[in-house]
Amino acid sequence: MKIALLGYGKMGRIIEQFALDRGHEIVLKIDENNVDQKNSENLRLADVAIDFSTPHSVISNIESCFEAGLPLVVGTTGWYDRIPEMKNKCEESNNSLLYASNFSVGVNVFFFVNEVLAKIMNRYPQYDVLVEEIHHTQKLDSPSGTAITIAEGVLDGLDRKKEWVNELVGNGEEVVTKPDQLLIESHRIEDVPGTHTVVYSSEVDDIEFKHKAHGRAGFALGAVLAAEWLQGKKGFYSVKDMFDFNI
Ligand SMILES: NC(=O)C1=CN([C@@H]2O[C@H](COP(=O)(O)OP(=O)(O)OC[C@H]3O[C@@H](n4cnc5c(N)ncnc54)[C@H](O)[C@@H]3O)[C@@H](O)[C@H]2O)C=CC1
Ligand SMILES: O=C(O)C1=N[C@H](C(=O)O)C[C@H](O)C1
Repeated sequence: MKIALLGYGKMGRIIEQFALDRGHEIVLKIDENNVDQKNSENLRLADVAIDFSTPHSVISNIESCFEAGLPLVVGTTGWYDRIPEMKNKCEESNNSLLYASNFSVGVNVFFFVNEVLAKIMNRYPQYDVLVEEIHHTQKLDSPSGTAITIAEGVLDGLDRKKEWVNELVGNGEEVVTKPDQLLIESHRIEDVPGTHTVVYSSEVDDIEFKHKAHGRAGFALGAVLAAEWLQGKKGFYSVKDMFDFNI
């Protein structure tokens, strides 16, 4: 495949390596210094675009790919309030987009088991629950996209929680949660690629369910596999459509 990389930072560079290893070609690289080259003529040189840019630029990148008729894989987080609108635009214009808050196999297994665990915990009201995420200090969005997906999984399964709220620890604002609110606690620590934990706590014990990324390789390989999976498909997909964990 011929790939256009939208965003050529920490993730874009690792994705390039995995794509080349798998026999693909990079035909366009866009970052904040050459956004003027992101036009339909250049985008149409590619078979697929992979966006790991910024919450601020991702919507414009999606719209440029739709205009060019270019299938798009989106790993960028921090835009999920616009999903319904982008889904409509994608379907109306007969385009294809696949997005994921996290492309790693391990996290997607985690998402599945997290939903099962939340349903089990309906039977045990003595446990409260919180989601904790830790990322590097350059991260622009909080909570992480992965933590939002995890929180949505808990809210889907656990009847006593109705909405999530976020506290960015250390920014001076402590959040007081109501019993039906699920706290997502965000921590920013130098060089941490991504750690997510769901903690159920009772008076007598804690249950901790944790995923810890050792680096960015799992995210990057997953994004290239998603671009391969998207070839020949039309419509708006999430990474859930790629995996089948049903047992
Ligand atoms: N879904 C997943 O599996 C993962 C998602 N991410 C997400 O990917 C995004 C990027 O992460 P990193 O690579 O760590 O960030 P980074 O800050 O290292 O790279 C961002 C890149 O976007 C570029 N950029 C800025 N404005 C742009 C524009 N208008 N058009 C195109 N590119 C533009 C910057 O120049 C830079 O090259 C973040 O939203 C992060 O949360 C990160 C890791 C895994
Ligand atoms: O910004 C990052 O680095 C990451 N972002 C994604 C997120 O917001 O969940 C995925 C991963 O945790 C790394």
